[in-house]
Amino acid sequence: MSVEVKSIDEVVTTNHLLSARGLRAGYAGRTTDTIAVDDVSLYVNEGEVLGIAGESGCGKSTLAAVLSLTAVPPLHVLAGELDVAGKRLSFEPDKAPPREWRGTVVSLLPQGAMNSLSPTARVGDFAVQIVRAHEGRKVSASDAKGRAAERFAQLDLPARVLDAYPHQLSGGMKQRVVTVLSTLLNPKLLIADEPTSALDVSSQRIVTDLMREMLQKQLVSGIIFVTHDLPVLRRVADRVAIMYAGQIHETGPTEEIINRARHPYTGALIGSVLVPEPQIRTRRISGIKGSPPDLSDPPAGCRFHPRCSLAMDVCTTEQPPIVGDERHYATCWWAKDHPGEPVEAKL
Ligand SMILES: Nc1ncnc2c1ncn2[C@@H]1O[C@H](COP(=O)(O)OP(=O)(O)OP(=O)(O)O)[C@@H](O)[C@H]1O
Repeated sequence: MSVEVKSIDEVVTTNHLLSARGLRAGYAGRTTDTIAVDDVSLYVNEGEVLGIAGESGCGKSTLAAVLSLTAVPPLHVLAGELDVAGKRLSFEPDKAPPREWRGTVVSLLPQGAMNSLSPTARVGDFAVQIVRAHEGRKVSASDAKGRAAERFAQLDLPARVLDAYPHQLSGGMKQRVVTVLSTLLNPKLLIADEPTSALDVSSQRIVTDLMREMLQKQLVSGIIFVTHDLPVLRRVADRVAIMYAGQIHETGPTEEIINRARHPYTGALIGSVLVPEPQIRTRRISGIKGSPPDLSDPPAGCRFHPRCSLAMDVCTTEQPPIVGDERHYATCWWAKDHPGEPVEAKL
């Protein structure tokens, strides 16, 4: 028996806070281009955190740059459409996306942001830079600092931090500061790229709690949280998209993805990193053989097939179908032939 195969239009509709369809972006090389985001579609609902997970080099940061409209050469966005907060954008080669969306419609909290704070500027000065970069010098420094103080108060951060230099703050506090400052222009969607990867476990928890609080207080309407750390995603994300070799292979509610994965890559990823958790300690560690492909020359068919223990002949030549529904879907030949069956038992 096989399940009904869906088209991407059926599983990523436009009635969400964000719908991204057919995103394609690559790094221009001397001889070949590296297409690091290849036909990616996803959605984020109002009030939720969407986690994006995958191994290093699978295109997560590139996708974050595309979605936040911050791609700069050699990265080029070649195609795709974004519907976000009622606005539509079609990407075209050589056409820059609207600058005025940056920080207001979508805001990026880049990887390593807390370490890029200038050591000679106070936190309040960063707030002034952020507001003036968008609204110009007509905004007085005290007005900009006032806005930051108000935002800090809303999230219970001490106002005195605005007068501090970065070196006077702990790593956890620096990350909270850059997180809060990334919402200063009232963006609808915050895209946070590895916001907890340099932090100890207790600081990670403070930052993930802060993100949930920003949503609950409606300071942002949705968050995309990019990480390779699945235990962190399990705590913060409502839904998860699993990325491999520039493509999304499975999307679904977090607990369902962890307990009833449908794509062999998801199953292997979860098996290799989540085993120490008591709830699923009984699972065997599967690990994932081999390494992700070179994105300048990816394998035909399903890109995971060279590493997949369930691969069939069709996987080596044909693009996998989308199976499932808008809530939980995977692109996989095995999933098509095994409707409703979690992949874990087969790995
Ligand atoms: N400036 C660049 N020029 C050329 N290729 C790049 C550049 N930056 C990234 N890439 C390539 O694009 C692909 C995706 O990289 P990306 O940084 O988006 O992955 P990632 O999943 O975020 O990895 P990590 O978790 O290590 O940050 C990789 O193959 C990488 O080598």
